[in-house]
Amino acid sequence: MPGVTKPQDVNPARKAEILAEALPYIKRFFDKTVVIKYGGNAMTDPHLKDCFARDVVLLKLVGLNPVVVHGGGPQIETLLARVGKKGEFIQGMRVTDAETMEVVEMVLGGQVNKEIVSLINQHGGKAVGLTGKDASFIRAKKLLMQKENAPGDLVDVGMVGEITKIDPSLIAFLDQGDFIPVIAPIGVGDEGETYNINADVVAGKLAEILKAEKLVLLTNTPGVLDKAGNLLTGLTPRQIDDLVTDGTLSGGMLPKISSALDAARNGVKSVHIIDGRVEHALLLEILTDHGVGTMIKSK
Ligand SMILES: Nc1ncnc2c1ncn2[C@@H]1O[C@H](COP(=O)(O)OP(=O)(O)O)[C@@H](O)[C@H]1O
Ligand SMILES: CC(=O)N[C@@H](CCC(=O)OP(=O)(O)O)C(=O)O
Repeated sequence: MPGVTKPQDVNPARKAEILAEALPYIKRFFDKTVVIKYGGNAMTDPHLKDCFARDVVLLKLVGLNPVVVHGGGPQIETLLARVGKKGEFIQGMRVTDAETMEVVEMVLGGQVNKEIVSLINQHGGKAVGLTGKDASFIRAKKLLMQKENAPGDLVDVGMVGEITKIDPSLIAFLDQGDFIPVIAPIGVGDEGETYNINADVVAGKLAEILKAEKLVLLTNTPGVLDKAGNLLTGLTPRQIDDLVTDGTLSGGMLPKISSALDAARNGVKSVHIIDGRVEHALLLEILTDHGVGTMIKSK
C-alpha cells in the first residue's frame, strides 16, 4: 500500500519557523526552473488567486525561475454553456469541435491568461502571457486517441493536440530576464491550425524540455486519493498502474498522473500534485519541509 495519511490543512501557527525553514530551499533552488501548473479548478476563489500570484512573485524575487502553465476547464465550461453547449470528455480530454476550439482559445488564451498575468503584475512581477502560437513554440498534431477498452481502435476527439515539439528558447529568454512566463495550453499545427492541449500535458512536457528542478500541479483535491478518500503521499509507477487499473483514478486525474509520471521519468527531479485550495500551497511545497500533496516517484 502507498503511504496513507488523512487529508489535513496546514497548521498556520508556525509562521516564523516556516520562514526560517525556507533558507536551504532558496539556496537549493536558486536559479532553477520550477514549472507550476495552475488548474482551472484551483482558480475559483479570488483570495486564493491572489495568494497564488503573490507566491509566484515571491519565488521569482528569491531567485527561482517560475514558469506558469494554466488550465481553465471550468471557465471554458461556463462560456460553452452561454452558447448552449456542454463539454464532453473522453479519458480526461475535452472533445473539441471547431466551435468548441473557438471558445477554448478565447477563454484560455484571453480571459484566463490575462487574469493571471494581471494578478502577478499587480503584485510586482513581470508576467508575460503566451500561448503555444507565440513564436510557434508549442507545435502539435491531432491526437489519435485509443479507445480505453479496445486499444488499436481510435476515438475522434476533434482538435485535441498531441505535442510534437516545444522550443524552449522563448521561455529561456524570458526566464533570463525578470519575466515570468504564463502559458495557455494551446498548440499550433504544421498548417497553422489551432490545437487544444490538456494543460497537465503541456506542463509535464515543458518541465522535461526546460530540465526543470520541480513540477508542481495545483488542483482541487488534497492530492491523489485512494478509494476511501485518504491522501496518498507518495506514488511509484507500479502503484499508479494499479490505481488506474482498479479505477481509483479517473477523469482529469488520468492525464495529470500520466504527465506527472512521464516528467519524473524524464529527468524532472521532483513532481508533486498538491491542493491549490490551501492558502500558499505553492510556498509550502517549494520552500518548506511541509509538502502538501502527492509526490510522484520515477521508480
Ligand atoms: N483518485 C483520485 N484522487 C483525486 N482526484 C481524482 C481521483 N480520480 C479522479 N479525480 C478527479 O480529478 C480531478 C482533478 O483533475 P481536473 O478536474 O482535471 O482538475 P484541474 O483543473 O486541476 O486539472 C479531481 O477534482 C477529481 O474529481
Ligand atoms: C484537451 C483538453 O482537455 N484541454 C483542456 C485544456 C484546459 C485544461 O486542461 O484545464 P484544467 O487544467 O483546468 O483541467 C480543456 O479543454 O478543458
